[in-house]
Amino acid sequence: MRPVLRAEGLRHRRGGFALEVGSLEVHPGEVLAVLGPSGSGKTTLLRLLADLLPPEEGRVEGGFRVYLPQSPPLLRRSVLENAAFGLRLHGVPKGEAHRRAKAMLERVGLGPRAHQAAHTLSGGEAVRLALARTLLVDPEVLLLDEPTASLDPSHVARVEDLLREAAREGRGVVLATHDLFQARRLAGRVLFLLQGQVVELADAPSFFQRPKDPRSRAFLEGRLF
Ligand SMILES: Nc1ncnc2c1ncn2[C@@H]1O[C@H](COP(=O)(O)OP(=O)(O)OP(=O)(O)O)[C@@H](O)[C@H]1O
Repeated sequence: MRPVLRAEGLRHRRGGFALEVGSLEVHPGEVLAVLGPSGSGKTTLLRLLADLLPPEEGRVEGGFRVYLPQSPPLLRRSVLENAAFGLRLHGVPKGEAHRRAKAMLERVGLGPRAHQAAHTLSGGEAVRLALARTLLVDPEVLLLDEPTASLDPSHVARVEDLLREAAREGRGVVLATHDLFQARRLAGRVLFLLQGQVVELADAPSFFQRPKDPRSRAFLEGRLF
């Protein structure tokens, strides 16, 4: 199956930090969890994969990619206008954009909030709005930076359902997360980063049950910071 994203020989340096990723492919319908302690380079990798940072060496190829930062910026407008914003940027006429945005808001459970000011949404609702806005522009790859950090379990579950659905639609999902339970629930594969280096890129069950590298084991047991 043709990958939706391929990276080869990536290298990026910033100050004293260097990230190196040899070879990485993401396939349609796959959820790849990017794990690693704080400062290991997860955000840097996602931004490189989204073409938001230039690699010093190597290249990234793939379909239409959208990066969602941990706190996605929302316009000080209604929920509906925020949802429709990406479509409007792509030149979709207002009536059509609002019709499609309304349907997507229903899908993410925000239909009743369409005319509320976006900045009054709860954290979990704001993440679902950002996902709605993203899904409306139909990306082949979603690059998500800790989308459920600081959400309560019911909001986490709703966001995870949306991510599963996005993968079922054939999108590639790359998910940076500190939540190992979430990675177990969602991911088919895991990329484990430490100080900018890939320690393991493995099927999720193998990584969680039989990590090959002692550093992976230490990380999973909470002995690595
Ligand atoms: N703008 C910047 N200038 C210099 N160094 C930076 C910059 N942004 C990040 N770094 C450094 O790059 C390294 C990797 O940061 P990155 O944000 O990618 O890690 P992370 O794994 O996403 O961390 P966290 O889990 O805390 O979000 C860190 O050492 C960080 O201090």
